[in-house]
Amino acid sequence: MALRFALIGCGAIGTALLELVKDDAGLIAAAIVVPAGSEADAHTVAARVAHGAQVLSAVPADGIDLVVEAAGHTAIEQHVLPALQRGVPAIVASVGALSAPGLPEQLEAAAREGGTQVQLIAGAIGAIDALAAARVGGLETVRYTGRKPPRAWKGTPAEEGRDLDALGAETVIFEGTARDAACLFPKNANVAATVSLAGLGLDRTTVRLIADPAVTENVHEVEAAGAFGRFELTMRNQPLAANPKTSALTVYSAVRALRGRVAPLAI
Ligand SMILES: NC(=O)C1=CN([C@@H]2O[C@H](COP(=O)(O)OP(=O)(O)OC[C@H]3O[C@@H](n4cnc5c(N)ncnc54)[C@H](O)[C@@H]3O)[C@@H](O)[C@H]2O)C=CC1
Ligand SMILES: O=C([O-])CC(=O)C(=O)O
Repeated sequence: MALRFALIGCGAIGTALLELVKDDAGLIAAAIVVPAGSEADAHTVAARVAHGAQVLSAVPADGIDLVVEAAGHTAIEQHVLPALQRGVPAIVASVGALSAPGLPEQLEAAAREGGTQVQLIAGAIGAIDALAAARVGGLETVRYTGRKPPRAWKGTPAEEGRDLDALGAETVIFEGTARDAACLFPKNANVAATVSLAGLGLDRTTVRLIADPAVTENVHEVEAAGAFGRFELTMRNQPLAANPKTSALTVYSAVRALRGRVAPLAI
């Protein structure tokens, strides 16, 4: 039997995800959950790549096997927690939402209540498996640097006191903990939260965010050291045309997680 999923959010990630899985026999996009006022756009997407998907303002109470969140931090409390409580598992892209004090515990409690599980995807970053495994042996330091073109920082605190269009050289726009990065840059620092949750935690992971006019990609670097040894990772991700803040790899990561739910052999 095919897995019926509800997609929360139908922006850059959601639309690209639906396009990629539209011919997957094992997956049915049963519902698209969007905020009031966004229904018309979601209907247009559904007509193109998700025939039969209902466009709704909440996850339906019945007939959904999995929710896939690709909306933003507010969607976790609004849609993911209630779904988990009802026993519906969830795949979450907005990992930075877990920087809100108490939310990780609420997610765990909701999943326990529903006898189910919430999966945080790796999204735009790699080596989360290695980092989480390294944690078992003990980690000493984890540093994350996120570097994006200036236009990717529009609409964020990076604009305070500077004209992003006029930047002539790389500029550090944030230096601090992963928790503060994820709170201050909810659409740009989910990776900081993911790296920290897999590794040393939100308060002990050092983060730098950089606006760099010399790059066209979203560049993510992780340096980790501990009992396992050390690694340095650099990802040079292509941004999505529909949203320069978001890397295409985030979509592929969500699709991988979704397909992994039905594949007889998952890697
Ligand atoms: N884990 C990772 O590596 C990454 C995670 N993300 C997360 O994914 C989110 C979505 O990214 P994009 O698709 O590029 O953004 P987008 O802005 O293109 O689309 C987001 C869509 O979700 C809808 N939305 C917002 N709040 C909602 C809610 N409470 N319920 C239902 N729908 C809601 C919006 O109307 C919009 O259509 C980001 O906000 C971010 O939190 C983004 C990039 C990387
Ligand atoms: O997609 C990316 O490159 C990373 C991103 O926006 C985030 O960490 O929130």
